Amino acid sequence: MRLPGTGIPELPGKLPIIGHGLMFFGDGKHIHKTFKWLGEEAIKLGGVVSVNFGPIKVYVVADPDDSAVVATNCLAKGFFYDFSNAYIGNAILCAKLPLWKQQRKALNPAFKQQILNNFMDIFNNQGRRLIMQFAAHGPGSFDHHHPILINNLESSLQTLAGYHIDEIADKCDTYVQSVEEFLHIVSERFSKIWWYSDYLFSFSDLKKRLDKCTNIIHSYSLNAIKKKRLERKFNSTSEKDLNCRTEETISLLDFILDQDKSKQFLTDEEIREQIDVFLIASFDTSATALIYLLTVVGSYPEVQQKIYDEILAEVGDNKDVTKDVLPKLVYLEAVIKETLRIYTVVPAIARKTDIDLKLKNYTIPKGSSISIMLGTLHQHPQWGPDAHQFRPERWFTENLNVFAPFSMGKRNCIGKVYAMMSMKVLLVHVFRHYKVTGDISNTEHRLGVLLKPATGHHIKLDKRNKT
Ligand code: HEM
Repeated sequence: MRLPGTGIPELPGKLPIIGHGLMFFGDGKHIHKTFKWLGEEAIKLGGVVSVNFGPIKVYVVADPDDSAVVATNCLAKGFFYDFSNAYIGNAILCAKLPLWKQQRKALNPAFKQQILNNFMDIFNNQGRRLIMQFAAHGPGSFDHHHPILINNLESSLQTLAGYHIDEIADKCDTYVQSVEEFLHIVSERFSKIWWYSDYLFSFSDLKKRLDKCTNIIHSYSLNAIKKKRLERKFNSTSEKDLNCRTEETISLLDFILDQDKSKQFLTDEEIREQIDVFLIASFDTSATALIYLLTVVGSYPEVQQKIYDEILAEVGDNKDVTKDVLPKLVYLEAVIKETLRIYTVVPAIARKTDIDLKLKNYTIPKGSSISIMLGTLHQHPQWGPDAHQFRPERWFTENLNVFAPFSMGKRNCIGKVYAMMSMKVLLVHVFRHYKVTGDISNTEHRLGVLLKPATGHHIKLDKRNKT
């Protein structure tokens, strides 16, 4: 059926009042399958299809060119992000437009290469820690989900919130559980349209659970801010300019406090929101990508051999990874990209348009909500007949212009260089220490806010004999 006025096809099966809401009712596995199907339908129907989540109409865009147009022209976030409003609503990920522009301008310099390079020691230490965290599981196969999540959170708490590893080692479990609960509740609200009403939601058990887990999440960032403010008061060296600092690591929190030093316009609560967003946006995404990567590489011994050979040639068998060597790890980079292509950790994002938006076949009316299907773009026929196959070699031969695991346009992922650096360093340590065996073939997926393996991910590690 075509919508009057726009000509945009509407997904069949729409019911009065609830629209297509029932289609999204179910567990994460069901939501994953529905989203996959939705993206495929959009491609079949000319790149765009309209779906009704109760009263809210969303235009689902899966054509690569159209997606780039949406990402470039629509910088405001869609309704889905409002579910996090009370908790992180004013921070960069969810912020409304004028505020977001100021924040992005102020925070972009914190992700310059020069600043990111100062995290290399932490990334290397975390690589060595992961070897130990894996070793604690003993021989045989185990689910590597938990140690990788913990290790990535430790990295983020150091680089972004300015903690020292001794302050957080063995204290990350509660945070990980709270973030899992937070994301679970946000996706519950998305899939059950009666929870769209803030009023109804405020009486629910979910709301009580949300308050509880967000209090825990907040405590880590508030404590980091309190600690940093005290440190800065009593330690004059940490009051120096960013440019004058040499020895210590400059965390994102240091950067924000330095910027705010002269103006003093940010309250602890405002800084807290930013740190919360950066912690949540960084550790779970990168960890999930690594979890998929180890299983998939463990299923392809010839790919693993090439990674290993490259590591030995470029880094050696026990040196730390330096910033200069990172660009030389080209095969490892292709493997990371191929993993993010097939297992797109953030498979869909949502925007709003404040203009009538002209796409290839249709015009989306001003004021509409739009979802870009990043996961579908990565399986688009443009990738060729082997689009569903894991083949890192494609990154050396093909012109691949529909790749957007970190989104596209000005509101893309601010942490994408950080993510690539931290993942590369960690993987060098793992692959040169262990031979990994896995089996990706029967993996089922679930979709909450992120795509995750539904069945857990079991790998087996054999220590390499270094000669
Ligand atoms: C494999 C790892 C990662 C993936 C796949 C990923 C993916 C994404 C995507 C798709 C977006 C756009 C979200 C949207 O429009 O709703 C995004 C935004 C964002 N990401 Fe990442 N990300 C990763 C790692 C990181 C890291 C390491 C950090 C921080 C150090 C980070 C911080 C952020 C922030 C703050 C935003 C919001 C940017 C804005 O609105 O201006 N991400 N990320």
